[in-house]
Amino acid sequence: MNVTIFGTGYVGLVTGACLAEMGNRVVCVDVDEDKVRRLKQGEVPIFEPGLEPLVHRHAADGLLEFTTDPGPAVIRADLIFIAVGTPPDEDGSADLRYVLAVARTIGRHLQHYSVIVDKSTVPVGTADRVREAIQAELQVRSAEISFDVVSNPEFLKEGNAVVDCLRPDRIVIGSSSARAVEVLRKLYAPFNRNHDRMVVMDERSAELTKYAANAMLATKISFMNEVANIAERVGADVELVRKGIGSDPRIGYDFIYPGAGYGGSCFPKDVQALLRTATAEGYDARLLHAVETVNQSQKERLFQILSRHFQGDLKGRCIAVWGLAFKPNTDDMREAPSRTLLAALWQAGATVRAYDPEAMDEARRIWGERADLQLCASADEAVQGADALVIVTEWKVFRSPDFTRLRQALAAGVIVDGRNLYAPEVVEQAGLAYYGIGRGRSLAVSA
Ligand SMILES: NC(=O)c1ccc[n+]([C@@H]2O[C@H](COP(=O)([O-])OP(=O)(O)OC[C@H]3O[C@@H](n4cnc5c(N)ncnc54)[C@H](O)[C@@H]3O)[C@@H](O)[C@H]2O)c1
Ligand SMILES: O=c1ccn([C@@H]2O[C@H](COP(=O)(O)OP(=O)(O)O[C@H]3O[C@H](CO)[C@@H](O)[C@H](O)[C@H]3O)[C@@H](O)[C@H]2O)c(=O)[nH]1
Repeated sequence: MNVTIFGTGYVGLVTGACLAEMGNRVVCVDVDEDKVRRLKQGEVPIFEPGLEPLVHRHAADGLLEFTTDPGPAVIRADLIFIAVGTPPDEDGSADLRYVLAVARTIGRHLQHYSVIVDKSTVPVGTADRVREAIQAELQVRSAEISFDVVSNPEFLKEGNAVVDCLRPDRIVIGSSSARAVEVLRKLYAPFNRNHDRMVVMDERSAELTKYAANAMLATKISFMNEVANIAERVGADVELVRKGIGSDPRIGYDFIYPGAGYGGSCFPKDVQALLRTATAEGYDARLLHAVETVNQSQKERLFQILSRHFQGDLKGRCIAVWGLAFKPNTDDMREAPSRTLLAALWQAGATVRAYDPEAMDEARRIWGERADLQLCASADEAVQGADALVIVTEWKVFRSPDFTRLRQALAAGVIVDGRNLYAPEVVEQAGLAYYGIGRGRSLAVSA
Protein backbone atom coordinates (compact mmCIF):
# COMPACT_ATOMS: atom_id res chain seq x y z
CA MET A 1 0.00 0.00 0.00
CA ASN A 2 1.08 3.62 -0.39
CA VAL A 3 1.74 5.03 3.05
CA THR A 4 2.74 8.57 3.96
CA ILE A 5 4.00 9.41 7.43
CA PHE A 6 4.24 12.91 8.89
CA GLY A 7 7.06 13.11 11.44
CA THR A 8 10.34 11.21 11.31
CA GLY A 9 11.01 10.98 15.05
CA TYR A 10 11.09 7.81 17.15
CA VAL A 11 7.54 6.84 16.18
CA GLY A 12 7.39 8.06 12.57
CA LEU A 13 10.74 6.73 11.45
CA VAL A 14 10.36 3.36 13.16
CA THR A 15 6.80 2.96 11.82
CA GLY A 16 7.95 3.94 8.33
CA ALA A 17 10.85 1.50 8.34
CA CYS A 18 8.68 -1.37 9.68
CA LEU A 19 5.88 -0.74 7.19
CA ALA A 20 8.48 -0.72 4.38
CA GLU A 21 9.80 -4.02 5.78
CA MET A 22 6.29 -5.44 5.20
CA GLY A 23 6.44 -4.39 1.53
CA ASN A 24 4.58 -1.07 1.66
CA ARG A 25 5.80 1.97 -0.28
CA VAL A 26 6.45 4.57 2.39
CA VAL A 27 7.19 8.28 2.15
CA CYS A 28 8.21 10.05 5.38
CA VAL A 29 7.59 13.80 5.53
CA ASP A 30 9.25 16.12 8.01
CA VAL A 31 9.49 19.91 8.35
CA ASP A 32 13.03 19.59 9.73
CA GLU A 33 15.11 20.06 6.58
CA ASP A 34 18.35 19.03 8.21
CA LYS A 35 16.82 15.77 9.47
CA VAL A 36 15.44 14.95 6.01
CA ARG A 37 18.78 15.78 4.37
CA ARG A 38 20.60 13.44 6.78
CA LEU A 39 18.03 10.68 6.28
CA LYS A 40 18.37 10.99 2.49
CA GLN A 41 22.11 10.53 2.92
CA GLY A 42 21.51 7.35 4.91
CA GLU A 43 22.22 8.90 8.31
CA VAL A 44 19.76 7.78 11.02
CA PRO A 45 19.50 10.70 13.46
CA ILE A 46 18.49 8.63 16.53
CA PHE A 47 20.06 5.61 18.22
CA GLU A 48 17.55 2.77 18.14
CA PRO A 49 18.73 -0.86 17.94
CA GLY A 50 17.99 -2.46 14.56
CA LEU A 51 16.68 0.72 12.95
CA GLU A 52 19.67 1.68 10.82
CA PRO A 53 19.83 -1.58 8.79
CA LEU A 54 16.08 -1.40 8.10
CA VAL A 55 16.29 2.22 6.95
CA HIS A 56 19.31 1.49 4.74
CA ARG A 57 17.73 -1.63 3.24
CA HIS A 58 14.50 0.08 2.26
CA ALA A 59 16.07 3.35 1.17
CA ALA A 60 18.13 1.16 -1.20
CA ASP A 61 15.18 -0.87 -2.54
CA GLY A 62 13.11 2.31 -2.98
CA LEU A 63 10.37 1.36 -0.49
CA LEU A 64 11.32 4.14 1.95
CA GLU A 65 11.72 7.76 0.90
CA PHE A 66 12.11 11.04 2.73
CA THR A 67 10.86 14.49 1.79
CA THR A 68 9.99 17.93 3.09
CA ASP A 69 7.38 18.37 0.34
CA PRO A 70 3.96 17.33 1.71
CA GLY A 71 1.85 17.84 -1.45
CA PRO A 72 2.93 14.86 -3.59
CA ALA A 73 3.23 12.74 -0.44
CA VAL A 74 -0.44 13.35 0.45
CA ILE A 75 -1.67 12.87 -3.13
CA ARG A 76 -0.06 9.42 -3.51
CA ALA A 77 -1.27 7.98 -0.20
CA ASP A 78 -3.82 5.30 0.66
CA LEU A 79 -3.01 5.93 4.31
CA ILE A 80 -1.55 9.03 5.96
CA PHE A 81 -0.03 8.66 9.42
CA ILE A 82 0.34 11.56 11.82
CA ALA A 83 3.36 10.88 14.05
CA VAL A 84 4.47 14.33 15.13
CA GLY A 85 5.24 15.48 18.67
CA THR A 86 2.57 16.38 21.26
CA PRO A 87 4.71 18.11 23.89
CA PRO A 88 3.25 19.46 27.13
CA ASP A 89 1.74 22.91 26.90
CA GLU A 90 2.44 25.42 29.69
CA ASP A 91 -0.35 23.96 31.86
CA GLY A 92 0.66 20.34 31.22
CA SER A 93 -2.04 19.62 28.65
CA ALA A 94 -0.95 18.18 25.28
CA ASP A 95 0.03 20.82 22.74
CA LEU A 96 -1.76 19.86 19.53
CA ARG A 97 -0.29 22.53 17.28
CA TYR A 98 1.87 20.09 15.27
CA VAL A 99 -0.93 17.54 14.87
CA LEU A 100 -3.39 20.19 13.70
CA ALA A 101 -0.80 21.75 11.37
CA VAL A 102 -0.43 18.36 9.69
CA ALA A 103 -4.23 18.02 9.49
CA ARG A 104 -4.45 21.38 7.68
CA THR A 105 -1.64 20.36 5.33
CA ILE A 106 -3.52 17.15 4.50
CA GLY A 107 -6.70 19.13 3.86
CA ARG A 108 -4.84 21.45 1.48
CA HIS A 109 -3.55 18.58 -0.67
CA LEU A 110 -6.00 15.66 -0.42
CA GLN A 111 -7.26 14.50 -3.84
CA HIS A 112 -9.01 11.17 -3.14
CA TYR A 113 -10.24 9.00 -0.27
CA SER A 114 -7.51 8.30 2.28
CA VAL A 115 -7.42 6.99 5.81
CA ILE A 116 -5.79 9.51 8.15
CA VAL A 117 -4.24 7.59 11.03
CA ASP A 118 -3.33 9.40 14.22
CA LYS A 119 -0.34 7.71 15.91
CA SER A 120 0.65 10.67 18.04
CA THR A 121 -0.47 10.48 21.66
CA VAL A 122 -3.41 12.88 21.79
CA PRO A 123 -6.20 13.76 24.23
CA VAL A 124 -9.67 12.36 23.87
CA GLY A 125 -11.56 14.23 21.18
CA THR A 126 -8.54 14.95 18.97
CA ALA A 127 -9.78 12.72 16.12
CA ASP A 128 -12.78 15.06 15.86
CA ARG A 129 -10.52 18.11 15.81
CA VAL A 130 -8.30 16.57 13.11
CA ARG A 131 -11.41 15.77 11.05
CA GLU A 132 -12.67 19.35 11.43
CA ALA A 133 -9.29 20.84 10.48
CA ILE A 134 -9.11 18.75 7.30
CA GLN A 135 -12.73 19.49 6.43
CA ALA A 136 -12.17 23.25 6.89
CA GLU A 137 -9.31 23.19 4.36
CA LEU A 138 -11.37 21.13 1.91
CA GLN A 139 -14.14 23.71 2.17
CA VAL A 140 -11.68 26.50 1.34
CA ARG A 141 -10.95 24.59 -1.88
CA SER A 142 -14.65 23.71 -2.37
CA ALA A 143 -13.46 20.12 -2.61
CA GLU A 144 -15.77 17.24 -1.74
CA ILE A 145 -13.46 14.39 -0.87
CA SER A 146 -14.31 11.71 1.63
CA PHE A 147 -11.77 10.59 4.20
CA ASP A 148 -11.70 8.84 7.56
CA VAL A 149 -9.75 9.74 10.68
CA VAL A 150 -8.65 6.80 12.81
CA SER A 151 -6.96 6.72 16.19
CA ASN A 152 -4.15 4.15 16.24
CA PRO A 153 -2.02 4.89 19.32
CA GLU A 154 1.55 3.63 19.43
CA PHE A 155 2.90 1.57 22.33
CA LEU A 156 6.55 1.09 21.33
CA LYS A 157 9.31 1.55 23.91
CA GLU A 158 12.46 3.42 23.05
CA GLY A 159 15.46 1.12 22.95
CA ASN A 160 13.22 -1.71 21.75
CA ALA A 161 11.17 0.23 19.23
CA VAL A 162 11.80 -1.88 16.12
CA VAL A 163 10.97 -5.14 17.88
CA ASP A 164 7.88 -3.61 19.49
CA CYS A 165 6.73 -2.27 16.14
CA LEU A 166 7.31 -5.52 14.23
CA ARG A 167 5.77 -7.66 16.98
CA PRO A 168 3.19 -5.50 18.77
CA ASP A 169 1.29 -6.83 21.83
CA ARG A 170 -1.82 -5.26 20.38
CA ILE A 171 -2.86 -2.92 17.59
CA VAL A 172 -5.52 -0.57 18.91
CA ILE A 173 -7.76 0.87 16.21
CA GLY A 174 -10.28 3.54 17.10
CA SER A 175 -12.75 4.06 14.28
CA SER A 176 -16.45 3.97 13.56
CA SER A 177 -15.85 3.55 9.82
CA ALA A 178 -16.00 -0.03 8.51
CA ARG A 179 -14.16 1.10 5.37
CA ALA A 180 -11.24 2.54 7.35
CA VAL A 181 -11.03 -0.54 9.59
CA GLU A 182 -10.81 -2.74 6.47
CA VAL A 183 -7.93 -0.64 5.09
CA LEU A 184 -6.09 -0.98 8.42
CA ARG A 185 -6.79 -4.72 8.60
CA LYS A 186 -5.08 -5.05 5.22
CA LEU A 187 -2.12 -2.89 6.26
CA TYR A 188 -1.61 -4.75 9.54
CA ALA A 189 -2.32 -8.26 8.17
CA PRO A 190 1.40 -9.21 8.15
CA PHE A 191 1.62 -8.22 11.86
CA ASN A 192 -1.38 -10.41 12.66
CA ARG A 193 -0.24 -13.68 11.14
CA ASN A 194 -0.09 -15.86 14.26
CA HIS A 195 -2.97 -14.35 16.14
CA ASP A 196 -5.18 -11.32 15.64
CA ARG A 197 -3.68 -8.47 17.58
CA MET A 198 -6.20 -5.88 16.46
CA VAL A 199 -8.51 -4.42 19.09
CA VAL A 200 -11.14 -2.29 17.37
CA MET A 201 -13.06 0.36 19.32
CA ASP A 202 -14.38 3.91 18.96
CA GLU A 203 -11.95 6.84 18.56
CA ARG A 204 -12.37 8.28 22.06
CA SER A 205 -11.77 4.95 23.77
CA ALA A 206 -8.65 4.39 21.64
CA GLU A 207 -7.31 7.83 22.57
CA LEU A 208 -7.92 7.16 26.26
CA THR A 209 -6.41 3.65 26.02
CA LYS A 210 -3.01 5.17 25.26
CA TYR A 211 -3.05 7.46 28.30
CA ALA A 212 -4.44 4.72 30.53
CA ALA A 213 -1.61 2.36 29.52
CA ASN A 214 1.12 4.90 30.27
CA ALA A 215 -0.55 6.09 33.47
CA MET A 216 -0.88 2.49 34.70
CA LEU A 217 2.81 1.79 34.05
CA ALA A 218 3.85 5.08 35.67
CA THR A 219 1.65 4.20 38.66
CA LYS A 220 3.43 0.86 39.09
CA ILE A 221 6.79 2.64 39.14
CA SER A 222 5.72 5.35 41.60
CA PHE A 223 4.09 2.72 43.80
CA MET A 224 7.34 0.77 43.90
CA ASN A 225 9.38 3.90 44.62
CA GLU A 226 7.00 4.58 47.48
CA VAL A 227 7.54 1.05 48.80
CA ALA A 228 11.31 1.60 48.44
CA ASN A 229 11.12 4.74 50.56
CA ILE A 230 9.16 2.83 53.21
CA ALA A 231 11.64 -0.09 53.01
CA GLU A 232 14.54 2.24 53.81
CA ARG A 233 12.79 3.48 56.88
CA VAL A 234 11.84 0.08 58.25
CA GLY A 235 15.13 -1.68 57.49
CA ALA A 236 13.82 -3.87 54.66
CA ASP A 237 15.38 -4.46 51.23
CA VAL A 238 13.00 -3.48 48.40
CA GLU A 239 14.86 -5.81 46.01
CA LEU A 240 13.67 -8.78 48.05
CA VAL A 241 10.20 -7.28 48.32
CA ARG A 242 10.17 -6.81 44.52
CA LYS A 243 10.92 -10.48 43.94
CA GLY A 244 8.41 -11.44 46.60
CA ILE A 245 5.53 -9.57 44.99
CA GLY A 246 6.51 -10.00 41.33
CA SER A 247 6.12 -13.77 41.60
CA ASP A 248 2.37 -13.22 41.98
CA PRO A 249 1.17 -13.32 38.37
CA ARG A 250 -1.49 -10.75 39.18
CA ILE A 251 1.32 -8.30 39.96
CA GLY A 252 4.11 -9.53 37.66
CA TYR A 253 7.78 -8.64 37.51
CA ASP A 254 7.50 -5.90 34.89
CA PHE A 255 7.66 -2.22 35.76
CA ILE A 256 8.21 -2.70 39.48
CA TYR A 257 11.87 -1.67 39.49
CA PRO A 258 12.44 1.18 41.91
CA GLY A 259 15.01 3.75 40.87
CA ALA A 260 15.65 7.39 40.19
CA GLY A 261 12.11 8.09 38.98
CA TYR A 262 10.64 7.65 35.54
CA GLY A 263 11.76 9.94 32.71
CA GLY A 264 11.55 9.98 28.94
CA SER A 265 9.35 11.78 26.47
CA CYS A 266 6.16 9.92 27.40
CA PHE A 267 5.35 9.07 31.03
CA PRO A 268 5.93 12.54 32.53
CA LYS A 269 3.98 14.35 29.82
CA ASP A 270 1.22 11.76 29.44
CA VAL A 271 0.46 11.51 33.17
CA GLN A 272 0.27 15.31 33.25
CA ALA A 273 -1.93 15.46 30.15
CA LEU A 274 -4.37 12.89 31.56
CA LEU A 275 -4.50 14.88 34.80
CA ARG A 276 -5.34 18.04 32.84
CA THR A 277 -8.02 16.19 30.85
CA ALA A 278 -9.61 14.98 34.09
CA THR A 279 -9.41 18.44 35.66
CA ALA A 280 -10.96 20.04 32.57
CA GLU A 281 -13.89 17.65 33.00
CA GLY A 282 -14.27 18.61 36.66
CA TYR A 283 -12.70 15.43 38.05
CA ASP A 284 -9.86 15.57 40.56
CA ALA A 285 -7.64 12.60 39.58
CA ARG A 286 -6.02 12.13 43.00
CA LEU A 287 -4.14 8.96 42.15
CA LEU A 288 -2.49 10.59 39.13
CA HIS A 289 -1.48 13.59 41.26
CA ALA A 290 0.20 11.22 43.68
CA VAL A 291 1.97 9.33 40.88
CA GLU A 292 3.45 12.57 39.64
CA THR A 293 4.36 13.93 43.07
CA VAL A 294 6.12 10.71 44.07
CA ASN A 295 8.05 10.75 40.81
CA GLN A 296 9.19 14.33 41.20
CA SER A 297 10.59 13.68 44.66
CA GLN A 298 12.13 10.37 43.53
CA LYS A 299 14.13 12.25 40.91
CA GLU A 300 15.73 14.17 43.78
CA ARG A 301 16.66 11.01 45.76
CA LEU A 302 20.14 10.50 44.33
CA PHE A 303 21.17 14.03 45.20
CA GLN A 304 19.65 13.69 48.69
CA ILE A 305 21.63 10.50 49.35
CA LEU A 306 24.89 12.14 48.23
CA SER A 307 24.17 15.29 50.15
CA ARG A 308 23.50 13.32 53.33
CA HIS A 309 26.68 11.28 52.92
CA PHE A 310 28.75 14.46 52.52
CA GLN A 311 26.85 16.14 55.39
CA GLY A 312 25.26 18.76 53.19
CA ASP A 313 28.56 20.02 51.79
CA LEU A 314 29.15 19.07 48.17
CA LYS A 315 31.05 22.24 47.27
CA GLY A 316 34.26 21.32 45.48
CA ARG A 317 33.37 17.61 45.41
CA CYS A 318 33.71 15.72 42.14
CA ILE A 319 30.94 13.20 41.37
CA ALA A 320 31.21 10.53 38.66
CA VAL A 321 27.92 9.74 36.90
CA TRP A 322 27.34 6.56 34.90
CA GLY A 323 24.35 6.89 32.58
CA LEU A 324 22.74 10.05 31.20
CA ALA A 325 20.02 8.65 28.90
CA PHE A 326 16.58 8.26 30.54
CA LYS A 327 16.91 4.48 30.14
CA PRO A 328 19.37 2.04 28.51
CA ASN A 329 19.60 1.43 24.76
CA THR A 330 18.68 4.95 23.76
CA ASP A 331 20.44 8.28 23.40
CA ASP A 332 17.29 10.13 24.47
CA MET A 333 17.73 12.41 27.49
CA ARG A 334 14.26 13.96 27.55
CA GLU A 335 13.15 14.28 31.23
CA ALA A 336 16.06 12.02 32.22
CA PRO A 337 16.67 11.73 35.99
CA SER A 338 20.35 12.49 35.24
CA ARG A 339 19.34 16.06 34.37
CA THR A 340 17.73 16.61 37.77
CA LEU A 341 20.79 15.15 39.51
CA LEU A 342 23.36 17.20 37.58
CA ALA A 343 21.40 20.43 38.04
CA ALA A 344 21.30 19.85 41.82
CA LEU A 345 25.01 18.94 41.97
CA TRP A 346 25.98 22.09 40.09
CA GLN A 347 23.71 24.16 42.30
CA ALA A 348 25.54 22.72 45.33
CA GLY A 349 28.95 23.60 43.86
CA ALA A 350 30.04 20.09 42.84
CA THR A 351 31.66 19.14 39.53
CA VAL A 352 30.62 16.14 37.43
CA ARG A 353 32.50 13.54 35.39
CA ALA A 354 29.91 11.74 33.26
CA TYR A 355 29.79 8.82 30.86
CA ASP A 356 26.97 7.24 28.84
CA PRO A 357 27.45 4.62 26.11
CA GLU A 358 25.17 6.44 23.61
CA ALA A 359 24.06 9.83 24.93
CA MET A 360 27.35 11.77 24.86
CA ASP A 361 26.47 13.78 21.74
CA GLU A 362 23.05 14.55 23.19
CA ALA A 363 24.69 15.63 26.48
CA ARG A 364 27.04 17.93 24.53
CA ARG A 365 24.05 19.36 22.67
CA ILE A 366 22.13 20.00 25.91
CA TRP A 367 24.89 21.34 28.17
CA GLY A 368 27.64 22.52 25.79
CA GLU A 369 31.02 23.35 27.32
CA ARG A 370 30.98 24.02 31.06
CA ALA A 371 33.76 24.12 33.59
CA ASP A 372 31.84 21.93 36.05
CA LEU A 373 31.20 19.10 33.56
CA GLN A 374 33.69 16.64 32.12
CA LEU A 375 32.15 14.35 29.50
CA CYS A 376 34.38 11.26 29.58
CA ALA A 377 35.20 8.69 26.92
CA SER A 378 34.63 5.66 29.15
CA ALA A 379 33.16 4.51 32.46
CA ASP A 380 36.73 4.05 33.78
CA GLU A 381 37.74 7.55 32.83
CA ALA A 382 34.69 9.03 34.57
CA VAL A 383 35.63 7.63 37.98
CA GLN A 384 39.29 8.74 37.90
CA GLY A 385 39.77 11.42 40.55
CA ALA A 386 36.07 11.51 41.53
CA ASP A 387 34.94 11.32 45.16
CA ALA A 388 31.80 9.27 44.57
CA LEU A 389 30.08 7.35 41.78
CA VAL A 390 26.35 7.50 41.01
CA ILE A 391 24.72 4.98 38.67
CA VAL A 392 21.73 6.66 37.04
CA THR A 393 21.01 4.44 34.01
CA GLU A 394 21.23 0.64 34.10
CA TRP A 395 23.28 0.04 30.93
CA LYS A 396 24.56 -3.57 30.82
CA VAL A 397 28.15 -2.32 30.69
CA PHE A 398 27.77 -0.94 34.26
CA ARG A 399 26.51 -4.21 35.75
CA SER A 400 29.70 -5.89 36.93
CA PRO A 401 32.48 -3.39 37.54
CA ASP A 402 35.75 -4.22 39.32
CA PHE A 403 34.94 -2.85 42.79
CA THR A 404 38.55 -3.05 43.96
CA ARG A 405 39.58 -0.74 41.13
CA LEU A 406 36.65 1.52 41.89
CA ARG A 407 37.81 1.74 45.50
CA GLN A 408 41.23 2.86 44.28
CA ALA A 409 39.74 5.44 41.90
CA LEU A 410 37.09 7.00 44.15
CA ALA A 411 38.67 9.36 46.68
CA ALA A 412 35.78 9.22 49.16
CA GLY A 413 34.92 5.60 48.33
CA VAL A 414 31.16 6.02 47.83
CA ILE A 415 28.76 4.35 45.40
CA VAL A 416 25.16 5.47 44.99
CA ASP A 417 23.43 2.74 43.03
CA GLY A 418 20.35 4.47 41.61
CA ARG A 419 19.17 1.28 39.88
CA ASN A 420 19.99 -1.35 42.52
CA LEU A 421 22.40 -3.13 40.18
CA TYR A 422 24.78 -4.39 42.85
CA ALA A 423 24.70 -6.62 45.90
CA PRO A 424 25.47 -4.22 48.78
CA GLU A 425 27.71 -6.72 50.58
CA VAL A 426 29.91 -7.21 47.49
CA VAL A 427 30.45 -3.46 47.17
CA GLU A 428 31.10 -3.09 50.88
CA GLN A 429 33.63 -5.96 50.87
CA ALA A 430 35.74 -3.84 48.51
CA GLY A 431 35.80 -1.11 51.16
CA LEU A 432 33.24 1.15 49.51
CA ALA A 433 30.22 2.76 51.14
CA TYR A 434 27.06 1.56 49.34
CA TYR A 435 23.73 3.31 48.99
CA GLY A 436 20.91 1.89 46.90
CA ILE A 437 17.23 2.74 46.51
CA GLY A 438 15.09 1.26 49.25
CA ARG A 439 17.81 -0.99 50.59
CA GLY A 440 17.13 -0.53 54.27
CA ARG A 441 19.53 -3.35 55.09
CA SER A 442 22.49 -1.06 54.50
CA LEU A 443 20.97 2.33 54.91
CA ALA A 444 19.76 3.95 58.07
CA VAL A 445 17.54 6.79 56.96
CA SER A 446 16.98 9.93 58.86
CA ALA A 447 15.98 12.26 55.99
N1 LIG B 1 9.00 8.29 21.62
C1 LIG B 1 8.25 7.26 21.96
O1 LIG B 1 8.74 6.27 22.50
C2 LIG B 1 6.77 7.26 21.70
C3 LIG B 1 6.05 6.06 21.80
C4 LIG B 1 4.67 6.06 21.58
C5 LIG B 1 4.02 7.25 21.26
N2 LIG B 1 4.73 8.39 21.16
C6 LIG B 1 4.02 9.61 20.75
O2 LIG B 1 4.23 9.77 19.34
C7 LIG B 1 4.35 11.15 19.01
C8 LIG B 1 5.70 11.41 18.35
O3 LIG B 1 6.71 11.14 19.29
P1 LIG B 1 8.26 11.06 18.86
O4 LIG B 1 9.02 10.70 20.10
O5 LIG B 1 8.40 10.25 17.64
O6 LIG B 1 8.52 12.61 18.52
P2 LIG B 1 9.85 13.29 17.98
O7 LIG B 1 9.93 14.61 18.65
O8 LIG B 1 11.00 12.35 18.06
O9 LIG B 1 9.54 13.51 16.41
C9 LIG B 1 8.51 14.32 15.93
C10 LIG B 1 8.89 14.75 14.51
O10 LIG B 1 7.79 15.44 13.92
C11 LIG B 1 8.32 16.46 13.09
N3 LIG B 1 7.26 17.45 12.76
C12 LIG B 1 6.75 18.45 13.52
N4 LIG B 1 5.82 19.12 12.83
C13 LIG B 1 5.71 18.53 11.61
C14 LIG B 1 4.90 18.77 10.46
N5 LIG B 1 4.00 19.74 10.44
N6 LIG B 1 5.06 17.96 9.39
C15 LIG B 1 5.98 16.97 9.40
N7 LIG B 1 6.77 16.69 10.47
C16 LIG B 1 6.64 17.46 11.56
C17 LIG B 1 9.45 17.02 13.91
O11 LIG B 1 10.35 17.77 13.11
C18 LIG B 1 10.07 15.72 14.44
O12 LIG B 1 11.06 15.20 13.57
C19 LIG B 1 4.11 11.90 20.32
O13 LIG B 1 2.75 12.21 20.43
C20 LIG B 1 4.50 10.90 21.38
O14 LIG B 1 3.85 11.12 22.61
C21 LIG B 1 6.09 8.44 21.36
O1 LIG C 1 10.31 -0.84 36.43
C1 LIG C 1 10.59 0.22 35.87
C2 LIG C 1 10.40 0.45 34.48
C3 LIG C 1 10.72 1.68 33.93
N1 LIG C 1 11.23 2.67 34.72
C4 LIG C 1 11.54 3.99 34.13
O2 LIG C 1 10.41 4.44 33.39
C5 LIG C 1 10.80 5.26 32.32
C6 LIG C 1 10.13 4.83 31.04
O3 LIG C 1 10.60 3.57 30.65
P1 LIG C 1 9.99 2.74 29.43
O4 LIG C 1 8.54 2.61 29.62
O5 LIG C 1 10.77 1.50 29.28
O6 LIG C 1 10.35 3.70 28.21
P2 LIG C 1 9.55 4.56 27.14
O7 LIG C 1 10.32 4.45 25.88
O8 LIG C 1 9.30 5.91 27.73
O9 LIG C 1 8.15 3.81 26.88
C7 LIG C 1 6.94 4.19 27.51
O10 LIG C 1 6.33 5.28 26.86
C8 LIG C 1 6.06 5.05 25.44
C9 LIG C 1 5.56 6.36 24.87
O11 LIG C 1 4.22 6.58 25.12
C10 LIG C 1 5.05 3.90 25.33
O12 LIG C 1 4.75 3.70 23.96
C11 LIG C 1 5.65 2.66 25.98
O13 LIG C 1 4.71 1.59 25.91
C12 LIG C 1 5.99 2.97 27.43
O14 LIG C 1 6.61 1.85 28.06
C13 LIG C 1 12.33 5.18 32.26
O15 LIG C 1 12.88 6.34 32.85
C14 LIG C 1 12.66 3.96 33.11
O16 LIG C 1 13.91 4.05 33.74
C15 LIG C 1 11.43 2.47 36.08
O17 LIG C 1 11.89 3.36 36.80
N2 LIG C 1 11.10 1.24 36.61
